[in-house]
Parts: sequence; structure tokens; C-alpha cells
Amino acid sequence: MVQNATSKPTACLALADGTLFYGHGFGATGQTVAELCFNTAMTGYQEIMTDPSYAGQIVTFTFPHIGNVGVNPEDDETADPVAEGMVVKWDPTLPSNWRAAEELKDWLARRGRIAIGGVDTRRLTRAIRQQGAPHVALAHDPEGKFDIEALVAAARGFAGLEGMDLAKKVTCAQSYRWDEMRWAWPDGYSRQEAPAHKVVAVDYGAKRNILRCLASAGCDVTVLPATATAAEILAHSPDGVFLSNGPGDPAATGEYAVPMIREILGTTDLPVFGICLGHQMLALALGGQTVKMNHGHHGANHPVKDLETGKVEITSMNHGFAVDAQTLPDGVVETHRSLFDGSNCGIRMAERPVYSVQYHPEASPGPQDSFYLFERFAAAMAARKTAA
Ligand SMILES: NC(=O)CC[C@H](N)C(=O)O
Repeated sequence: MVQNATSKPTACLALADGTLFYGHGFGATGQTVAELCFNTAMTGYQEIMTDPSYAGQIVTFTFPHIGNVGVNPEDDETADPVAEGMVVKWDPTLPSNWRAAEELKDWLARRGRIAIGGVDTRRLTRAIRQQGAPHVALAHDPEGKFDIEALVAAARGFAGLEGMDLAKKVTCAQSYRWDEMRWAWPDGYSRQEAPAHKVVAVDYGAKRNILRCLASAGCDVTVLPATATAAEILAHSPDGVFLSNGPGDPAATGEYAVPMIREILGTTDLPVFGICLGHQMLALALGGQTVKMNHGHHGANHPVKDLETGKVEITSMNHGFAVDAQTLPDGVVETHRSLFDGSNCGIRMAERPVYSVQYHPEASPGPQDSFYLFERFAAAMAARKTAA
């Protein structure tokens, strides 16, 4: 069935069940396979496309006007493109924004990423909800020649994200120091000009804005590759360890990360803070389990309840796996829960400053309700020093 194609289709999205969406290709030409998700954020398409947690996924944007503010060098969340491709309702218009340095289509082409416009994204989103993150193939051919059988077969051939360790693909090759701060810090939070705490951030696919938030909260951040051992981390004499977000299945990356986390927890009293994949792997290290969700959470308006204060935060989310709160052992407290579906959104050790959240307190894009978590980490490191 041809969807919304007002001129000759130059791109085709094939779902593994054989459903086809035709539209207008932009960005790179060629073909790619991935898991398909939808993101409901109204802003921040550039940050979303460069969030390393999207490796292996194509993003459907439910907000129809994508591309209208162009792209710029400052808003990348990582140096390389990460999401496999994008699906949008309207073909992008010329950008209108003083910060725009490039058009979305040229930026995608330069980065080898395929996009399709003119798609009925509401129908597609319903399919994603019903089927549960389908496997898809996306092709862009300016001649409009598609081998549909081969496309559907390619979608069916995609192995899926379960069991896939993608952190090794997107992590940094070598360790590096990070000292850039956020350019803005919300009211009510203090921005530290001089770093007070040495933090090792383990990079499973870290977003730059997380590192900026840590720096702004007073951390002197050293970033280490995903496969860093406990000994390599402790060689930096950190005051705290941060576990980053990242793509793929937490159980797969956990094969090497979980033993490292357990060793840090077992041999030190260091504060530990984790976000998203880091949250999931901390839960695994503490004895909990993770599950694949139906279609995940991807957006910038997800309400989360802090179970300890009763306060609700509006959060940015991007995850397809979740921690099963029922599997958390004694001594691990569920601290946050999604008000959309009741899924787990945060944990902490009862007696130690070891905690993590499923959502993205650094936003980028999204609301700034949850910055307090970075300050909490800094406060835990300060308290440990005072106690020593
Ligand atoms: N943003 C993230 O860190 C995502 C974590 C994990 N890859 C998931 O999909 O659930």
C-alpha cells in the first residue's frame, strides 16, 4: 500500500511482517536494517539521532515537523552518527534558525544515514505499538527501484537487539578527560566552577551532555572505554564511578560490565551513579534482572514518580529494556517508577550511595527536572571525603 507519496516514491520502509511504507528518501542512499522505534519528543532531533543508545535502531518521529531548525556542530551528542535512520511525516523544509549550520538532509548524507519522509507516522506508530518494535529494512534509491522481496527478507533477517552488545561498537577507543560544562544550568542548582571530585565515567555510549552535567556538578571526569576493568578504574583513584547510558541488551554488555561493577561494589565504598544502560547493569550486578519491553520508552515528556518524596518529574527517556523491580533483592530499594506503565525507573542500595535511574536526567533533549541527581552524586562524594 502506498502511503502519502505525492510524487514518485524514492524510499521504502519494509516491516518484517511485509507491511510497506513508501515515501521520499533524503540523506544517504542505500539500504539498512534495524529495530524500529518511535520517539515523541517535539524538539531535539539532532540530539536523538546522535544519542549512542540508538545504535541498531531507526527512529520514527511522531512530531511532524522535523528538520526545520537544521543542524549545528554544538548539538551532537557524539562525534559519529548513531541511529541507523529516521522516519518522518513531512519532507524537511529549508531550515530556519540562526544556529543552523547545515541542512538535515546534507548532514545525514555526509554521515551515511538514510531517512524517509512523507510517511503516515501515526499509522506506523500504531504498528510499532501493536507489533512491539518491529525489525525493518529501509531503502533509499533516487530512481525509485526497490526489490521488495529482498527488503522484507532483509528485515526478517535482522537478528534483533536482544543478546546484542553494541556498547563495544560505540564506546571511546581510548580514555580521555572531559572538562566542558553545560552552557546553562537550571535555576535552583549550583554550577561548580572548580572540579572537586575525581570521577571515572565508564563509556558504554555516553551522551556528551551527561559528561557536561557531571563537570557542572563539580566533577573532574575521566572517561574510560566500556571494557575497563575494576583495576583500571581504581588506578585513577576516583572519588566516584559513573556508569553511562548505551545501546543494546544490558545482559549482553553486562557479561563484562557486571563483573567489573560487582568488583567495584565489593572492594570499595565508592559512590556509584548509573544512567539508563548503566542503571540496568547496576541492577544486574546487584542481583536483579532486565526484560525487553514491547516498544520501549522514547520521548521527552515521561512522568516518573520519586517513590521516596512523592514528587513527579517529567523526564527524557530512551530505552527498550527495563529492570524488573520484582527481581530486586533485599537491600536494593526501588526509588522511581514510570507513571505511564509502572515500570521501574530508579534504584538505590539501602545503606550506600549507589544509585541509578532508567531515564535521562541530562535531558538533551527534554526537561530539566532531574538535574538534582548529578548534585546528589557530588554530595555523596563530598560526604565520603568528610567521613574519612
Ligand atoms: N539510553 C540507554 O542507555 C538505553 C539502554 C538500553 N540499550 C535499552 O534500550 O534499554
